[in-house]
Formats: sequence, C-alpha cells, structure tokens
Amino acid sequence: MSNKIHDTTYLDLIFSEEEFKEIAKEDLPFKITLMLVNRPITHEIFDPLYKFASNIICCDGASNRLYHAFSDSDRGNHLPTHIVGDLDSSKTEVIDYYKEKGVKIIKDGDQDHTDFEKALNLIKELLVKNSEDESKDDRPNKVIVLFPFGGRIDQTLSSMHVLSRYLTVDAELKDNAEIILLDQNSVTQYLAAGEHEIRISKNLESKIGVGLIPLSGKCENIKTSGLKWNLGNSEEEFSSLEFGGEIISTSNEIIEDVVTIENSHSLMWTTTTKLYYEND
Ligand SMILES: Nc1ncnc2c1ncn2[C@@H]1O[C@H](COP(=O)(O)OP(=O)(O)OP(=O)(O)O)[C@@H](O)[C@H]1O
Ligand SMILES: Cc1ncc(C[n+]2csc(CCO)c2C)c(N)n1
Repeated sequence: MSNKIHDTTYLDLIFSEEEFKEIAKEDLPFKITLMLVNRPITHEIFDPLYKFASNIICCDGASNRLYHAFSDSDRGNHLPTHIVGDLDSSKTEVIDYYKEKGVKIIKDGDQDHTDFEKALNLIKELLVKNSEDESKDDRPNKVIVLFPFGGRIDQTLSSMHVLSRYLTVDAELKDNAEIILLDQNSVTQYLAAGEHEIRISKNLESKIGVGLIPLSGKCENIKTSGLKWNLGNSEEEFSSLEFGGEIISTSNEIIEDVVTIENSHSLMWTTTTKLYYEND
C-alpha cells in the first residue's frame, strides 16, 4: 500500500505568468522527461514544456509530428533526445535529419509490445541508471506523456493498460518517477492502492470535470475527501467503484485545496484543463 502525495502544482511553474519563465531547467527542483506519442502536437502545451525538459522521447511516428511542428529554421531548436520503436511509422528523411543532429535512434522490431511500452522501458532505464550514477542528478523525476488521448481507442486503451501494469506488476518506474498523461484537455494519473493526497495546479487544471475511474478491476473500497461527491460517506465508511459495475465517478468537482483518496485497488485520477473550458 502506498502513501503518496500527487502534486501537479509544479505545472504552475511551467504554465505560468511571465515571472516564472526566467527559471532555467537546471534550476527546477525536479527533472522533466517528455514522452511524445504519435498524435498531433499542440504548441500551447508542448512549447513551454520543451524549454524545461531534460529528456524528450519520441515513440516512433511522434518523430514526424515533431519534425513538422516546427519550421525549417526552428526545428533544430526543438530536437528530441531519443526516438524509439519499430520505426515503421517514422519517415526516412525525418530519421536521417535527427540522426545527423545527434539524436539517439533506438530501433526495436518486437511486434508483441507497443512503441509506447518500448519508450517507457527506455525511460525506466534512463531514470534508474541515473539514480545509480555517482554524479547523479538526484532531483525527483516528472515524466509527462504528451497527447495520449483522442485518437485510436485501441492505442489509447493500450497506453492505459501499460501504465496500469507499471503501477501494479512492475513498480520500478513508479518508484523513480511520477508519471502524468497530459494533453490540452486533461491531466491524468494512476493512483496505486493506498492513501493519496492530491494537489492540483492552479494555472492549468480546472476544479470541475474530475474523474476517478478504476481500470484494473473493481476498486472494492474507496473513501475520499475534498470532492463535491465524495465516496464513502458518514453512513458507509467505504464505497466501491467498478468499470461496468454500479458506479464510477465522473463529472465530479474539487471543493477543497487538498483532495484525499484512500483506495484498496488502483484507479485513474483525471482532471480537466482550463484550456478545455476556454476552447470548448
Ligand atoms: N491514433 C492514435 N491514438 C492514440 N495513440 C496513438 C495513436 N497512434 C499512435 N499512438 C501511440 O503512439 C505510439 C507510436 O505510434 P506509431 O504510429 O509510431 O506506431 P504504431 O506502429 O501505430 O504503433 P505500435 O507499433 O506501438 O502499435 C503508439 O505505441 C501509441 O502509443
Ligand atoms: C495478442 C496480440 N494482439 C496483437 C498483437 C500485435 N501487436 C501488438 S503490439 C504491436 C506493435 C509493435 O510495434 C503489434 C503489431 C500481438 N503481438 N499480440
């Protein structure tokens, strides 16, 4: 059982008013790794994050997205650090361009695992290796998976499945990093079984459009505080949530500065961004 603080207030430093933008990425109290999947890149999300990222990993065809997201003159200022996958989606000219610029290209033809999983394994290697290094950068690691939603449902559910496994079966990455899934619409993370304290970013996340959704079987016992519709009320100490069962929690709202969640089984926690409500 884990007892953890999930603090996305660090996003306020990045999606902030001008005063924070002077900070160098080396001066951040944490290290950012970006993982791009093969979906359209939104500049209002990507550009501020890029400035602060130490590793930028493209899952295969995400390399084409990054290449075409910037003009010829600006492309060299937005290089990834790694491209990983079976490389059946990356264009040859794109790979050649990035190779020439010194980007690490890691080809893995395995057809039983997605490029998403291959990229997560690479991140695990990079972060775990770093944590064993003498001259290590020992700041906490924030991994941000960019633009994972809104495309193919098989790919999206596969990404959720892989992440869920990383929290339950293979905890090595979880122990070395905090992973969020981010696009212009939502901020999503997994909560392993345990007790959690959640603090959201004021600049990016909205207090409405909140969800608690179990994706790894039934969450037998759950109790929350700080939400408009809490689970486990005064009469019954715990509630249960089950995808396809009686209830899951969607369109919930945050009403206190800190949300607490006590859950017997892992869950997905998701908030909606302010950008979503501004653009909808
Ligand atoms: N339409 C999509 N919707 C959501 N995620 C996607 C979509 N297409 C690709 N991805 C994500 O980006 C990663 C890289 O995708 P890419 O298109 O390069 O390879 P792929 O051959 O389609 O995927 P894979 O080989 O992983 O099955 C995928 O592993 C997946 O996580
Ligand atoms: C049961 C099962 N279903 C689908 C695939 C196919 N598959 C899964 S991941 C992937 C992409 C590799 O980049 C491919 C082709 C499989 N191997 N096993």
